[in-house]
Amino acid sequence: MEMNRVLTFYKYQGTGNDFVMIDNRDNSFPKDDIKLVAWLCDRRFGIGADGLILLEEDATMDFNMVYYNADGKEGSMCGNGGRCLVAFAKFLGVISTEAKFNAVDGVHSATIKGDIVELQMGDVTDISEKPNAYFLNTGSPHHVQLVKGLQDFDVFKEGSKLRYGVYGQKGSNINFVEPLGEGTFAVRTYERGVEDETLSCGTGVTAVAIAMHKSGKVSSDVVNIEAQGGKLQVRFSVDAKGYSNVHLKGPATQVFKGEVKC
Ligand SMILES: N[C@H](CCC[C@H](N)C(=O)O)C(=O)O
Repeated sequence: MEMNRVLTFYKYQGTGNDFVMIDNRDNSFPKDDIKLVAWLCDRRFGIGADGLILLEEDATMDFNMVYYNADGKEGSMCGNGGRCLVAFAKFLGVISTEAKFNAVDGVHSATIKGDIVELQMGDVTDISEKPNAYFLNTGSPHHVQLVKGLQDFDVFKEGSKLRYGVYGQKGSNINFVEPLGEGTFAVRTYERGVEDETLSCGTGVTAVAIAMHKSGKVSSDVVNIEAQGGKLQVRFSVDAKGYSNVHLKGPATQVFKGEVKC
C-alpha cells in the first residue's frame, strides 16, 4: 500500500448492512487495487464494512454505482448499498428527492424522504424451484430456503455449505426464511463475497419476498421483512411474465466521515 494518500470516506448503513462510501467523481480512486478495498473493509486492520461503494459521474444518469464486496472484488448488485448510495448522493447535493443511476445490473430509479430510501430493482422472470428452496437473481444470485427456528439456526455453517457445495466457485448468496405472520417474514442471510452472515441483504430480502409470493406463502404484493438489522419492505407487480416494478424500501443512514491513510 502507498501510505501517502489520504482518502476521505463516509460510513453508511442500511438495516445494519454497512458500507464505506467514496465520492469518486474525480476518478482518483485506484479501482483495480483489490487488496486496498479488502483492507478498507477489514474490521480489525481497516475501517470495517460489508462492502465499499464508489459514487461516480455518469454520462446520462445522475451518477454511477461501483460496488465491491468486503473481499475486495467487484460484486453484483447490492440493494442496501444502492439505497445508501442514494442517501450519499443526496448528502453530496448530486440529487434532491429522486435519482436515476447506473449500476452493474442496469439503471435504477429511487426516491428519498428523510432517511427512507425506496429503490427500484430489476424485473425478475426466472425463478427456479429446487426440492426445498428457490433460486433467483434480483441483481445478485440468491438461494431462498424456509427453515424452522431461524433465530437458533446456524446460518454461517449451513450458508457456507450451500454457497460452496451447491453453487460452486461462483457461489450464491444464501437466505434462510421463517414466516412471522400474514405478509411478514424473518430473514437471515449468508453473503457471498463477505463469506459470513450480514445483518441484512437488500437483494436477498427482495428475493425472499418474490420467492414467498411465488410459493403462495404470501398473496399480497407488499411484503414486510425483518432482517437481523432492521425492517425492510418489498413491493412488486406480478403478471404472467413475472415480477416487475419491484421496489425495496427502508432506512439508509450516514454514520460518520473519516480520513484514512493508504
Ligand atoms: N448486501 C447486498 C448484496 C450483495 C451481493 C453480494 N454479496 C454478491 O453476491 O456479490 C445487498 O444488500 O443486496
